[in-house]
Amino acid sequence: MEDQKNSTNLQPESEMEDDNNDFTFCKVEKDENLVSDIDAGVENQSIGFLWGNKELPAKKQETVGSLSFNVIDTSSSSSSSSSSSGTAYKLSKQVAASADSGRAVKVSGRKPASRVKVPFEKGFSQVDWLRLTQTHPDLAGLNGQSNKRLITMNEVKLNQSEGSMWTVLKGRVYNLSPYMKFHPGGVDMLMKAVGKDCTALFNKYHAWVNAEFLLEKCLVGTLDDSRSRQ
Ligand code: HEM
Repeated sequence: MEDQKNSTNLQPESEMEDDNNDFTFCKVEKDENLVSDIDAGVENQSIGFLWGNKELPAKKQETVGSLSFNVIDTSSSSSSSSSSSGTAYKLSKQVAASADSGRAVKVSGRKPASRVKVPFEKGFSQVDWLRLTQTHPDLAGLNGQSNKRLITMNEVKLNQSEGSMWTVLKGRVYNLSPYMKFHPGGVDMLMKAVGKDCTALFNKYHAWVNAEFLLEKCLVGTLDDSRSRQ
């Protein structure tokens, strides 16, 4: 802390008032990882939280260490900080992003849907799943029935047991049972879809996922929404 103050005093006052010098300097040192961290949701945290983070990768602290002092010393709110490198690192991230986009750093209050990928068990990767879809004769559990038939919501609700866990996604009925252990979001998450229409949940977490392709062989039928509305 004393060191920080000393380094502040070494600067002429005219320079300390000019934030732009430091922004230019930060831009030169910009690290791609820093910006992607912000994109991943760090910007949504309060600045106080950022300053409290002490478990930062040693490598990154070193990279931005000296230039960050300039950022702190010219910031009006820096006096409350006692962590030099941690604070410096986080501030540098914000300044780098700000310099990059040419606008002020915005701390938004929107919370992203939590996205926790569950490590897959051996033999349950997405590649393993694709292989299974090409080799298994009846993943949907049709037993010779057509997958073109109309299915009511009531029937979907009845299929919630092992081997036959149905869901509705975008108007189609799928048997999720064989996909359970392959789901990158985990079994618990996918269980929330069983016996109901999971379209909203699906879109909340990953609207970009191509389920039509992934679950093609699990298709049981089409939702008969005319009858389920009665
Ligand atoms: C119904 C069919 C579903 C399929 C085919 C499916 C497929 C996938 C795939 C391929 C991923 C990896 C996405 C990526 O790497 O970007 C994933 C991740 C995930 N899924 Fe699903 N999912 C389904 C339903 C759901 C539902 C209903 C939920 C929530 C209740 C859910 C929650 C998640 C979460 C939390 C992750 C991990 C984080 C992420 O990558 O977004 N999924 N899912």
